[in-house]
Amino acid sequence: MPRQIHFNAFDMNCVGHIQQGLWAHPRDRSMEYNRIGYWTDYAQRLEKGLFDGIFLADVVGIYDVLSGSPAPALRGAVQVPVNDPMMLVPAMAAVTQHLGFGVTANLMYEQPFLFARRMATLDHLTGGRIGWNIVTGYLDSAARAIGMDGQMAHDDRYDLADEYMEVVYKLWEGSWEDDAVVADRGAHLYADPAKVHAVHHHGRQYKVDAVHLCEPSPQRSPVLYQAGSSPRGRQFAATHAECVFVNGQKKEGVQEIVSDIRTRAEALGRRGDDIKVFLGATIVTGRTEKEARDKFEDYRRYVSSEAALTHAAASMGIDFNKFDWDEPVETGKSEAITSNIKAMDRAAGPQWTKRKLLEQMVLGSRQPPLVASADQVVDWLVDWVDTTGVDGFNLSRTVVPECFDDIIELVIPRLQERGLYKTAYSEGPLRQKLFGTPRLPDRHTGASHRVRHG
Ligand SMILES: Cc1cc2nc3c(=O)[nH]c(=O)nc-3n(C[C@H](O)[C@H](O)[C@H](O)COP(=O)(O)O)c2cc1C
Repeated sequence: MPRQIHFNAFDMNCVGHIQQGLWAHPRDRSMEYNRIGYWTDYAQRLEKGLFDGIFLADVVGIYDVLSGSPAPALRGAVQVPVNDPMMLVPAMAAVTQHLGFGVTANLMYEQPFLFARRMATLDHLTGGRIGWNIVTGYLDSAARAIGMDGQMAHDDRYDLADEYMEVVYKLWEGSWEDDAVVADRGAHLYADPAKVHAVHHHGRQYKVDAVHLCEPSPQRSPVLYQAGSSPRGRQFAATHAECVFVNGQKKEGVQEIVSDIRTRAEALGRRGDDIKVFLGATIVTGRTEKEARDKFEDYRRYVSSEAALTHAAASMGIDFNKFDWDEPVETGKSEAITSNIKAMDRAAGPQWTKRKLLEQMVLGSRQPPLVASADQVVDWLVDWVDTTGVDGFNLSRTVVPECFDDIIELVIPRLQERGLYKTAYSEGPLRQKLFGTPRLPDRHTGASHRVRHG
């Protein structure tokens, strides 16, 4: 059987996510993000269309890098206002049975003990459909909000994250034995104390002496996602991630990242295919190329250049308004998403300018849309999977919900005809669906913290 392609819908609990300005399109419904019915309808739509999951981004600060002000972000709804993504999950889980939930949570600002409980709760309530996109953030505004002068240096954030992971693995994997819960009404015995163990972690950043508060959930550790592909980010991914989210405009660049992360994982005793890689993509499609092109021209009228620059400035950590239109942008000292800067260097050459950047943002972000008929989209997807080794795609929204309806009605059936997409969900938790096993495999570093029986 040919390799199956995976799809996640890529969104955020906000109005303007990636393609900035499209919320102003008359058919776009993203302004309803603060109503529960919007999300339950969304989840049902995706599940009917056999999407693997919904992947929710998050930031915990405002975008105030462009002109050193939050005003452009507020004007253009550039990922602000932004509500908590985790709160959406139980509502969406209640109306679906199979859809996975990849939720971004920044580990910098929350104690691992409390976070471990929140994720375990979601794993219980979803029947094991929760994934965690592990991020360390890229915004000084977030650090200032919780009393720091600015964020930690780029690589130091990953060091902190390594220790954080050790703590949460100990809690999820090592505190409760599988048969600790007896639930014997007659004996008045709920949990066997001998099978519930306190975690003792005394590290550089964290100190925990406690029993994990949740009984074992279907997956124990959530499915672990990571996005960020600097050298340090790749090493972190190779160590912890089961799904990696990459962006990239050139196949060679993406292919290099994919094979490097898999090689690094193998060096750590994992298997290359223990990691599934999802490529970020924006697709505008129709029955014919002309229909797709007309749709794109219609969408384009609503793009906001200021909002697009606001987002790019924050994610790259560069105030583009300090540069003239044709002056090369100085990128050297960024502490933000360095892989985004590298990708821009690759796409436009090292001497790129604000004008070049804006020319790239044709639909409101640096992610160029594929504008093509459904047949052409299928060919494009297959070509990227074959040449880069990615396993699937995180599909950014354009005009919601029609952008996902197009994928469901036009693209997925064509992939199915070619045997490249499932025709029904398989059973079990999210990890089981993706990797054939509900728990972390023994060769994953998290498994080394498993409680030893007897
Ligand atoms: C495709 C992609 C998506 C990301 N999504 C988020 C996000 O939703 N929230 C967040 O705080 N950081 C996000 N990040 C940032 C990274 O997770 C990471 O913490 C950091 O910025 C360092 O990235 P680097 O290793 O590529 O330099 C994303 C990065 C990439 C490349």
